[in-house]
Amino acid sequence: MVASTPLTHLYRREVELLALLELKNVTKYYAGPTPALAGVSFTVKEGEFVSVIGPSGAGKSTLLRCINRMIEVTGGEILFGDLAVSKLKRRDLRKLRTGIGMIFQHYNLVDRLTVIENVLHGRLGYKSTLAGVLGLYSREEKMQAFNIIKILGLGEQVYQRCDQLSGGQKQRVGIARALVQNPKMILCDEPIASLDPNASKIIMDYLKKIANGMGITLICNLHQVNVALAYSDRIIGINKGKVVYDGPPGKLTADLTSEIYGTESGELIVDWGERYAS
Ligand SMILES: Nc1ncnc2c1ncn2[C@@H]1O[C@H](COP(=O)(O)OP(=O)(O)OP(=O)(O)O)[C@@H](O)[C@H]1O
Repeated sequence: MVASTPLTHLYRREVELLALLELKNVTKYYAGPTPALAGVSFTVKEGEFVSVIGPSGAGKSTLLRCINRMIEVTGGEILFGDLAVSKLKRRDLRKLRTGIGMIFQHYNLVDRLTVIENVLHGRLGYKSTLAGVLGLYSREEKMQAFNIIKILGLGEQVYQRCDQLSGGQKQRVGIARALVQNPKMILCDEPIASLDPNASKIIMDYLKKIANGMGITLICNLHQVNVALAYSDRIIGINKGKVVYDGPPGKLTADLTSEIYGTESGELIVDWGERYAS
């Protein structure tokens, strides 16, 4: 028998960490004959920062909504850890949803509630309906929420109502709410589409730290190619429901970008010189 050395231990861990999410030939039809997703397959590793880019209507939001089963796939298979997403019954669906945080373009906060109340909503998936309705959170949950809010630079806004916050601050509340779930993965649907460049940079910097520092997998739908180039470990380009690029930012050329964006590529402004800036 071979003795277990620290090195083999590390290696095994790396092997174990390989795949968190796997899509196998996923298709999605809404009404009508044209698929929103047409045979999408890829695998995402733990801690990977993946950006999904593509023109309007390419299927980016549909893809995210299929992954956490906000909508049903028409065909194919999605595996998240040991869960077969499309076959989950109610109890395991809850397990899936607590394991996957969501960040939205329009934040999806309850504006009249405070920052801490909104952030604690991230714990609802772990609670009975009654405890959730009564807003019963443990001391540990409140401490964790406070700590995350502080890490996201909102220590002074903890008791402020969310309708008094800037867009960038609201999105940081959205990130905090996703983090208190202790998710394995966070899906971000256009997280910076409503923000100015300064706030966008702050949000993207936090997202990068969450993926590469905390080991939480991030899949991020983005409209801005430059941002995807600067922040992602990997870019998936989709057009008309099909994956037309899947690789590192460094290999995404202007020609490949035109292929992803098709007829919309003429409207793209990409500063290729800034691809490694962050
Ligand atoms: N609920 C729905 N019912 C019917 N068709 C839909 C629905 N949601 C999306 N679609 C269609 O599916 C296709 C993919 O849409 P989706 O919103 O996933 O694209 P997207 O890449 O996220 O676009 P955008 O960047 O504009 O948000 C589009 O043709 C869209 O019209």
